[in-house]
Amino acid sequence: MEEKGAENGVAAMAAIWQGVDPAAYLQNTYTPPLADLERKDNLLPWVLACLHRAFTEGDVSGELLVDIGSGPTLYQVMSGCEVFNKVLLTDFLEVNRKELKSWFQDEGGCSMDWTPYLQHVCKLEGRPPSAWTEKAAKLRHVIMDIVHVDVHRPQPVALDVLPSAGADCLVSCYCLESASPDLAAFTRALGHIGRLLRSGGHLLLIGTLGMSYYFGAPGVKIPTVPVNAAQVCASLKENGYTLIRLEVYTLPEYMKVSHHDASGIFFVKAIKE
Ligand SMILES: C[S@@+](CC[C@H](N)C(=O)[O-])C[C@H]1O[C@@H](n2cnc3c(N)ncnc32)[C@H](O)[C@@H]1O
Repeated sequence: MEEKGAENGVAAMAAIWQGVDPAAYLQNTYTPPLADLERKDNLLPWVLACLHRAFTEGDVSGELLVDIGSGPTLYQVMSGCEVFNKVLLTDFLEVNRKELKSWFQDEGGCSMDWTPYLQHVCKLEGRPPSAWTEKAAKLRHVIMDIVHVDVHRPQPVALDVLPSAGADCLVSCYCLESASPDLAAFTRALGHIGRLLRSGGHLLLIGTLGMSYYFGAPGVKIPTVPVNAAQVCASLKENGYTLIRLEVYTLPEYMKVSHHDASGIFFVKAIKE
């Protein structure tokens, strides 16, 4: 009975997600006021700095980086592509995978120009912004594939996609809390994606705090799990991750816009036992 309820919750979420439009999502989420590279107090420079630091501290290494629930975005692998020779992008929705493929194939038709993001990450790396063309080429070179993922399945990606030892590092941004109907499903999903990671591999997890909804497109209201930092830590522990660092960004008033009700963002660096 309980299992059936959980399945229904997950199925209801999957149905809502089908209405999401990548162009609207990018416009809402990755342009000012939510994303503003010109403002030092903005979320986006904070996120890019967290990722840059995590990937350059020296403890994260290996061959394969997997991004879980990439959506139509690329900022989350712009630091990691300098460390890993292979990067696998994944998303639940065909429309998002198509958006990523348009960028990957570099034939135009993308909803988003990632140049300012690439330039910003180059600056974090101590390179001139003009090095963005090299970074874009590097990213295209290391992306090995863009595949379907479902974090609610015990085996989230097709069996033949990953080496049997698993990935060396997982990154996942704003996926688990926005794809899960409740905290129990969030925790289970964290366990499912952990099966893709080798022992001793790192997890870099970014998510919203206290968010109960956001709009994925005009009129498409997505209910989300309003987690707090203590719940995230408990879910990590339950799934055999050891926390290295948790950082919290509190959303300033100007970022509290009508298409979401988040109070903050968390960044986690953890290691799988
Ligand atoms: C809020 S978006 C985040 C996208 C991107 N990572 C970012 O940082 O903007 C959440 C993503 O989760 C994906 N998603 C929804 N249901 C999912 C599921 N069951 N398994 C994996 N991903 C799912 C959506 O397609 C969407 O791209």
